[in-house]
Amino acid sequence: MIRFEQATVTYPGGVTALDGIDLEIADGEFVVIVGLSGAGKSTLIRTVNGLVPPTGGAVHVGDREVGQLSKRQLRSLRADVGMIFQHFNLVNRTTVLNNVLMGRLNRVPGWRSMLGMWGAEEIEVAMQALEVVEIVDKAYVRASNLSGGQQQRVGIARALAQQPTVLLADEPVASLDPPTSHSVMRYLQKINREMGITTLVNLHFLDLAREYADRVIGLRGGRLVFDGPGAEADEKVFEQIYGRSLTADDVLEAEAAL
Ligand SMILES: Nc1ncnc2c1ncn2[C@@H]1O[C@H](COP(=O)(O)OP(=O)(O)OP(=O)(O)O)[C@@H](O)[C@H]1O
Repeated sequence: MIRFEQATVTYPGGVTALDGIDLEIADGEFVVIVGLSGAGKSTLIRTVNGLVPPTGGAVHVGDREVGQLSKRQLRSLRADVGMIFQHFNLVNRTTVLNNVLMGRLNRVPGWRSMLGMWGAEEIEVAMQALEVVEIVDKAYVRASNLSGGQQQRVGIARALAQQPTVLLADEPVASLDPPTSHSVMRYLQKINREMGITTLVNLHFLDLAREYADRVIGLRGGRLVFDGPGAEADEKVFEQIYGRSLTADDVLEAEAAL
């Protein structure tokens, strides 16, 4: 379980990105976090793997309190929490398989991975992760030769190769076209349902949030302003979360039609 208790993040410049968040996320939930740019979505998910420590209150992941961990415990937490990025963050000049193996870095001794001495077991885990996102046939292709959607699937496979208990996805479809966005969301949903991995996804588009989320969390100015089932997150709810009327930019299908 992930638990926020009055979690607050004030950055060194003085901006309060999270302001007293109380939230519990049960194991296996699929949660979509929505809010305008600057609402605190990235900050919220980054507190879960300790990339951003809370400056007030606490964030617990299982029995670990994120802000209180030693370096070694933080490494172990990050091994259990996979992350997927908007711009994929792949190493373009190497193969898909090598990129996915990077998900194993936290699980094998440093010297072996530095020498590229991956064992058969690691390669098997990486190949299985590629199978989940149906891209095994690209294992020996350079990452730079893939389309955006394929690169994001490799990003998902790299996170899966960690064998995480939690997946964080920060605007995973913001750089993709609508059909590819749906495909990536379906992979995330399938992974959540079939593997039981707790999944937190930051999204901007209301139609995607409504379609895929079991639960929607709305943030505004660092505060939690909505928490309910995806099906209940209608336009009215979004207008409350955003504090303004919706525009075509807020709906993937409307954007696609422009
Ligand atoms: N490293 C940082 N240092 C200082 N301020 C930051 C830092 N990161 C984020 N902020 C500020 O904190 C607030 C919340 O940012 P955050 O990135 O969490 O929001 P967001 O909802 O994810 O928006 P976006 O989608 O634009 O990233 C913003 O005002 C932002 O400018």
